[in-house]
This record gives sequence, C-alpha cells and structure tokens, in this order.
Amino acid sequence: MAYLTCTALSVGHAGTPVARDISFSVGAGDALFVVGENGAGKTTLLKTILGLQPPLAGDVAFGDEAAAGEVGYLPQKGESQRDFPASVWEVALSGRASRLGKRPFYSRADKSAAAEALHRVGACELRDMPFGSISGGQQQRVLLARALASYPKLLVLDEPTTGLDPEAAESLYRTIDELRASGVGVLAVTHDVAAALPHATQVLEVRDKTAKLHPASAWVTQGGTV
Ligand SMILES: Nc1ncnc2c1ncn2[C@@H]1O[C@H](COP(=O)(O)OP(=O)(O)OP(=O)(O)O)[C@@H](O)[C@H]1O
Repeated sequence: MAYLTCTALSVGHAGTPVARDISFSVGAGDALFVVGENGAGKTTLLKTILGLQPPLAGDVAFGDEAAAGEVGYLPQKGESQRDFPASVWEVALSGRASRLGKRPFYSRADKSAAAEALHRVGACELRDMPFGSISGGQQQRVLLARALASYPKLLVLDEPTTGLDPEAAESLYRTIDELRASGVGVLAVTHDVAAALPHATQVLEVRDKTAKLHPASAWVTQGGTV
C-alpha cells in the first residue's frame, strides 16, 4: 500500500470546491509535484492532506509506515524564518517536538533521529551554527532535515526551492532524490516546474477546478508549463 492515497478528493472552503475529483497515490521512491497557476488550489490541497481542513468529498488515506497525520512537513518559506533565534541542531531537533507528549526533554532516540536527518541531508557540519546565519539553500536543507526527523517516510514540501538560486535548488533536489532512493515518498508543490521536472515521477496539474495526473515523462513530451 502507498504511504498516501487520495481518491476522488474535492477540496475547498466553506463548502465551495476549489478543485474536484483529485486521485493519486505516493509511495516509496515517488516524487509527485503539484503544479498550477496562482489560486488554482495547491495550498488548499496540501492543507486538506495535512488534516488542517476537511475534504469536501472523497478520501485521504495513509498507509504502510506513514500512519494518519505522520507526515514530515516543510512549510512555505517565510521571511521570519531567516532570523530564527536557534541553532541548526535545535531546528532539526524541533522536528521531534510533536513526539514529546508529556516528556519534558528530548530522548536519546529523538536526538539520534535529528542527527541522522542532518546527516542524510548533508548538513552535519552546520550543526552548531545559528540558523539565521546560514545561506537560504542551507536553511532549506536543515528544514528538510527537521521534516525528516519528525516523520521519515512521507515528506510534504510546499515550494521547497522558493528564493533559492538555480544551483542551490538543483542541489536540494538531488538531496531529495537520494532520500527517495532510500524509500522516502515526496509530495511537493512547486512553481519552478522546469527545475523540478527531472526529479519528478508524476505531475499533478491543478487547473479548471480539477486535477490531472501525468507521468513526469509524458509531461516532458507535451512540453507542459503552467
Ligand atoms: N481560507 C480561505 N477561505 C476562503 N477561500 C480561500 C481561503 N484560502 C484560499 N481561498 C481561495 O481558494 C482558492 C485557492 O487558493 P490556494 O491558496 O489553495 O491556491 P494556490 O494554488 O495555492 O495559489 P498560490 O500558487 O498563489 O499559492 C483561491 O481562490 C483562494 O482565494
């Protein structure tokens, strides 16, 4: 079973659909990129998948090692994140906060998950640096580690390369490829279709109040843009 399966999903606000009849699944090694014009409904879809708002119809199901809600989430980058007053290590470790429950301190398992996540994204050497002092590409890498430390199987990324130069974006995508090769499944929203496409397995095109699923190779041959 896939980590995430959406079936005949309708998403929207106050009972009014923004996009209807959305069906896709994301499993180990998959990278599904959601594309569409401004206002098409990409963020509404992500929020529905993350359980922040209810589906208007249809179903969101989690399976395998990604139980309900156990999603590593990298939110869209906000300016406030740049000066976040914490070290890289603290940011990575904060991915485990939702697992603390009533415990006052992070456990050895929490620390080892955060350390492993930093290692997997190639950010070990940044560990003791203030988060606000590293580059935008490095910050995104650390926030990817944070998502990975929280739930390492299914990652949901909202515009992961926004604000990065092409080299930093490509480097982040290559890291995401390596994570996929080790069994991670990725669902990402992007406006940067050309850069994302070589790293996608499927493209979900949200348009005209519905969504079409394309294999990434077919999207290339039809010269797809949004
Ligand atoms: N809380 C809300 N209440 C009512 N309508 C909303 C709300 N949030 C978004 N919308 C509307 O839903 C539609 C889809 O918005 P959404 O943010 O999902 O689009 P998007 O594809 O993510 O756009 P962008 O690429 O600009 O981020 C838009 O028409 C928007 O105005």
